[in-house]
Amino acid sequence: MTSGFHSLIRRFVAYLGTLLVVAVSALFLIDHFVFAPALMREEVALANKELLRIENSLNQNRAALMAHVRDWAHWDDTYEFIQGQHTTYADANFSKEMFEDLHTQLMVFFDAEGAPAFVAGIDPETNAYSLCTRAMGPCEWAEPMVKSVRPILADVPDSGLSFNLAHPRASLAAIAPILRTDRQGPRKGWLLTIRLIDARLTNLLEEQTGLPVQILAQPAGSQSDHQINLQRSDDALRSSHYLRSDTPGYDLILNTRIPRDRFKAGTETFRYALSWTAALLIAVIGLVLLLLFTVVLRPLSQFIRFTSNQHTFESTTNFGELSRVPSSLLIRKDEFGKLARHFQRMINRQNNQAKTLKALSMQDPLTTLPNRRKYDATLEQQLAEGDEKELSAMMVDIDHFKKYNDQYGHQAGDVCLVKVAEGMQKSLEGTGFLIARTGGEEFSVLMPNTSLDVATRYAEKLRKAVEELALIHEASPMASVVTLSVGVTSTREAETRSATALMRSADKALYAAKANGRNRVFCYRKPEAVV
Ligand SMILES: Nc1nc2c(ncn2[C@@H]2O[C@H](COP(=O)(O)OP(=O)(O)OP(=O)(O)O)[C@@H](O)[C@H]2O)c(=O)[nH]1
Repeated sequence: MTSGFHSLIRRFVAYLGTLLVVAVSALFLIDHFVFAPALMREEVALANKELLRIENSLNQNRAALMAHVRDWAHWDDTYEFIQGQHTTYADANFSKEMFEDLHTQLMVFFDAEGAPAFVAGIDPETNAYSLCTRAMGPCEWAEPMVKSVRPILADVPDSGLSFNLAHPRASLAAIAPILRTDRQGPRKGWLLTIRLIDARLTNLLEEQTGLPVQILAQPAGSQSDHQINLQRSDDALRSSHYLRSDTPGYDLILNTRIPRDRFKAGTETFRYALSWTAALLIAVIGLVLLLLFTVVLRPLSQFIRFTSNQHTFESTTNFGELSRVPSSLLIRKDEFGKLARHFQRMINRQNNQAKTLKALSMQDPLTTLPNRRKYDATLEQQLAEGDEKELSAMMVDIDHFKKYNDQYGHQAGDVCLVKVAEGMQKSLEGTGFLIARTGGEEFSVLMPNTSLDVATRYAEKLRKAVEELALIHEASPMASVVTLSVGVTSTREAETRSATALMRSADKALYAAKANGRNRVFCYRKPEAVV
């Protein structure tokens, strides 16, 4: 038997199992090292794009503020107002509603020296509208913003300048020099407008971009490298991004939250494909093993079982006659079928040879009569068949055969033996008795289902038949022809119902025939009654 790893099925299971593990591991590695990182890179790119989109939207709002400031600063009325010539300008143009409508918090008119000449706006803390000639008194809340802008006034180009402010509040600022409508100078001052980056503006940005927006001012340096900063959770990507601010020491940070739907859908699709691939692989490998088992291994083990049984059969029977290959193998149309048929042809040939050998081993080559081996086997078989049946046997010996050999030579002796055998066969023809040559010039006859009386009559017939052959035996001291002495007995007369006892009794009878002058039949009866 094949065992352990040498078994084909175990080897195939091991190989295919390894293949499965390698394939599934490869898929997982691809997922982990190729697919997921690619999706994450795509996510980072998306986060960058979205942040940029929000920033662009903010910039557009700042550009709108800039356009508004430019309109006001390049207006002849403003030009006159900053020079103190337009006395109704303030009353005509400023009101709390105007600031609310324009979404602006503060407007500051600087004179030609850069000093705040007029301040108007809504205090973000108190929501109180104030209008002053300086950033003092009720307009003191505007002072930090005014202070942070003053140093850059001289650098503002005619087209104006807009920027982000991070202190004291996150806001958009736009500043333009005050010129005539035809853009002719000289500059008579600057107009600054501030719009807070408050809930209203972030709501607007959210509407414009479709993403949640949060813009915070914080002391510079808290976000070290001003790079995009990402934080992943299961369903969202929190991204933050530094926004340029013109307030020294402060930064503006833009935060948003991007849903990870695409990433999740991508991973789920890939994992779904992965699970199906793994399941398919397992199914294919299972099918391969099943096919392998049914198509190859099962007939193979059937063959192995058959051949190992042959070995047992061969060793327990004479001459190695083999049984037929199972018909389930013989009828196959594949290679196993071919092999089985070749095998069967070899078995047939061997069985024929075995039969011939067996026959030869049971036959006397000179007379072609069955030999002692055959006689003994048949006797044992007959005895084993039933206790009831009477079985008789005779032992036949050619009288003075040594003298025949001496007289006519050994070859003539052989011819004589053949003729005697033929004569005996002829005389017992049709009886079904077994006539065997059981010694040199000794024969035995087995007579199943025959009583001693009947057997004795056949013995006499046989003796007479050989005598009547008239085979000249000049050296015989008691006849001119070849004669026989015969001892007969039966199982009823033998000591026990056994081959040894039966033949011993027959031998005794033969001895008696010889002792009483030869050329006669004697039978053995119990108890020692020799007649
Ligand atoms: N030609 C020939 N002779 C054989 C063969 N087998 C045995 N013999 C001879 O048969 C003779 C048997 O001799 P014995 O046992 O003395 O018996 P016998 O001469 O027949 O004397 P009795 O049996 O007492 O009458 C021997 O000479 C053997 O050599 C054989 O196959 N061929």
